[in-house]
Amino acid sequence: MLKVENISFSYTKTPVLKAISFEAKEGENLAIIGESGSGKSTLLNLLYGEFDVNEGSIFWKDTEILGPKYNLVVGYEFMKYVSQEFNLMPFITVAENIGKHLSNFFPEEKKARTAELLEVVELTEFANVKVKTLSGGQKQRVALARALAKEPEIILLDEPFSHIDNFQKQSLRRSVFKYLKNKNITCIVATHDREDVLGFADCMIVLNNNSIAVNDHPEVLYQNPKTPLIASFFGEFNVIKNKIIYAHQVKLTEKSNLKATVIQSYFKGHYFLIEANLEAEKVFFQHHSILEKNQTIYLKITA
Ligand SMILES: Nc1ncnc2c1ncn2[C@@H]1O[C@H](COP(=O)(O)OP(=O)(O)OP(=O)(O)O)[C@@H](O)[C@H]1O
Repeated sequence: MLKVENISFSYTKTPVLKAISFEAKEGENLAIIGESGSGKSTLLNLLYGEFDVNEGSIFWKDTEILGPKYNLVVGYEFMKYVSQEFNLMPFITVAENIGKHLSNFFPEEKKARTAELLEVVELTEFANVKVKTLSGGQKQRVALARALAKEPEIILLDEPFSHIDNFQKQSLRRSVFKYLKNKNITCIVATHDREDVLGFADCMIVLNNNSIAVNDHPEVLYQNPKTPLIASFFGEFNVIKNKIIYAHQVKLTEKSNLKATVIQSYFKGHYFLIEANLEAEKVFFQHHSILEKNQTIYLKITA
């Protein structure tokens, strides 16, 4: 189990993280979300032992994760970190990068393991291509595979699919997270993307104001978002009569006490997002067709 107890950290005088505590069980997928600058990457760096905490402690099982003050070499065998900088070796091939830390004593096993990982990150046809010629997204996938090569007990992922195009993202995400679950590898993933969380994360931490605002199952947070920050992670929402209401929970109706005027319709694929004025407040809702500008409408809340 990963046990983070009451850690605090600052780069300068201003604290970045204050009194952070949480746990992650073996094989669990824990997502860390929060606005840009909220400290997600800093937290991952602390978990990895890249920096020394000012206060508190971090344990993986019985090993305390210590920073550079106590360790000549940063990092631990059982933990891998895929940061935003991939730190790959540009002049050797994709397969060589992945196999770099695998033993040469067992060439057949090394070959099979490399092939397995190439499949997980959907890069099989790039096995013999030099890394320097790859795109950003392809490099990100090599970095993921390399981190998995020696099968860590815990992996830290910072925006793991940020460079990957939408076309590949969905299947790659399923492939990587399924692999981690099957191997019972604990995964801590920092992300902006709700698609990295929904359907994959067992728990979700929201960082805000240097602290953990909430730590719960994504379903629980989705069903009952306590703050606009949490709701905004899941999608378009409104605050109507002091309640957070998602855009899909607002519907058109014949007559109601929620009288609004249409401002704009945005094509969103299988629906239109309608922007309207409701008692001088903006309201957003989903509708199957475009609505005429300035049209008077009545709304109901279906939540
Ligand atoms: N090396 C550093 N030295 C000083 N301050 C830093 C350093 N790295 C980050 N910070 C500051 O710490 C805060 C948290 O940064 P961090 O990168 O952890 O946030 P984040 O949530 O990962 O952001 P993003 O989502 O944009 O990647 C920010 O205010 C940032 O300016």
